[in-house]
Formats: sequence, C-alpha cells, structure tokens
Amino acid sequence: MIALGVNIDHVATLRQARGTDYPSPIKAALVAEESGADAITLHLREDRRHIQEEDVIILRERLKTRMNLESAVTEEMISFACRIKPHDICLVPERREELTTEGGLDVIRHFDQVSAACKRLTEAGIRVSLFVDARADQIDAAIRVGAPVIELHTGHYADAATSEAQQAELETIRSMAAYAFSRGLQVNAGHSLHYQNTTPIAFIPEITELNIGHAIVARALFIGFAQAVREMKTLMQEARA
Ligand SMILES: CC(=O)[C@@H](O)[C@H](O)COP(=O)(O)O
Ligand SMILES: NCC(=O)COP(=O)(O)O
Repeated sequence: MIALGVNIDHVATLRQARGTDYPSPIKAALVAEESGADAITLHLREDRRHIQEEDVIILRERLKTRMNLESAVTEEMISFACRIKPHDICLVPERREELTTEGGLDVIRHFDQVSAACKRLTEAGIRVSLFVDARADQIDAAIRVGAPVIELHTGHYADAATSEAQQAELETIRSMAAYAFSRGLQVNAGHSLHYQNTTPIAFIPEITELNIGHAIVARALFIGFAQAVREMKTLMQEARA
C-alpha cells in the first residue's frame, strides 16, 4: 500500500486570484479525504500566494487523516508550526520569485539551521520530513540532522527533456530511495507528478507516500475533485499490484 498526500495549494491559488472565499481549500481537503487521500499537504509560503494561515488553523481541527504542512526553514514558520502542531512538517526551500519549488533543500549548506529546526519541531511532537534532491550526500545530511523522513524531489524526473533523461532520473530516484530506506529513513516523493508519470515512481517499493497536488487540481476542473483523487489513488495502488 502506498499513501497519497493530496496537496491543496492550487485550490487556494484559484481563490487568491480574485480574493473570494471560494473555491474553499477546506472543502477540497475534506473531499480529498473522503475520496482516498491518506494525508493533506499544504504549503504555507512566506509570500502567502495561495495557502493562508487561517487555512492551516482551520484544517488542523477538521482533518481526519494527517496534516503535512510544508514550509521554509524560517523562524516565522517554525514558530507557527510549533504552535499549530501538524502531524508532519516537510521543510522545503523557498525563493520568493520562484514559480514553484525548484529543487531540494540544501541540508548540507544549511546544516546548523536545519538541525536546530528539526530539534525544535521534534520536541514539539511533529514528525519532520526534508524535501531533498535524490543525492546520497543530502540524504546522509538528513540522517545527521535527525529527520526520520525525506521526500525525494521528483521535479527533475518530471521535467526531463527526453525519455532517455527521464529514465536516468528515474534510475537515480530508484537507487536513492533504496539507499535512504536501507539507512532507516521513511522515503516519500513528490513534485510535478501527474497521471502519466506517476506509475514508475509509485512502483518503487521503498517509497511510502507520494505528495501530489497541481495535477490533481488541474484534472479536477474536468472530472471533479473527488474523482481526480480517486483516479490518482487507484493508479498508485495498481502500480504496486
Ligand atoms: C515542495 C513541493 O514540491 C510542493 O509541495 C510545493 O508546494 C510546490 O510549491 P507550489 O505548491 O507553490 O507550486
Ligand atoms: N511536495 C510535493 C507536493 O506536495 C505536490 O507537488 P505538486 O504535485 O503540486 O507539484
């Protein structure tokens, strides 16, 4: 069984486009849970381009599965997370001008900052995941800072220019998932996964959970959110069958 974390960021993107109170990310999260989501992922960005603090506060009380809060490693976000106490937090890199996440967290370069954040969050009872590129040195650093979970960045795989390049990225993800799993980490994966590229990632036996959002929200425009979630969950389970 491989778990699906549904990222609801881009339901909030549509809401923020006009500053209305619809579509509701809260409603989307509850529908996703009813449709097979094992967790709800939401990224509280520093620029609040989509998810707002209020969304996190409300959902923390309403979710029946798990909240996986994504955030940058900043004092503001770590303090907020320690107050809200999501089940999981995934620490991600952020650049204000980025269109979306561009790569994994550089745990090596920001070792002391990430280590201190991991300690604070763990002491607050929150399970810490680090969003990293599929590289052994970053995985080793994640272990050294005490994170029990990593999320492998699948963006380079998803955005590969040729099928050969995509196959090479897939092999890297496969080998790094096995590397991390053999060293005691829970291995998740995500970013830019969709209905045509998820199966090979879901097939990797060491991967416990996929976090997928943009593609589900996009498909929901045509078939509804419940069906879009169900289809992705089914696709993932079939990959493991
Ligand atoms: C870390 C990651 O890949 C996503 O979970 C992240 O939320 C992407 O950022 P946007 O949702 O703002 O595109
Ligand atoms: N961490 C990846 C995630 O939560 C969803 O990313 P995407 O599917 O919106 O690209």
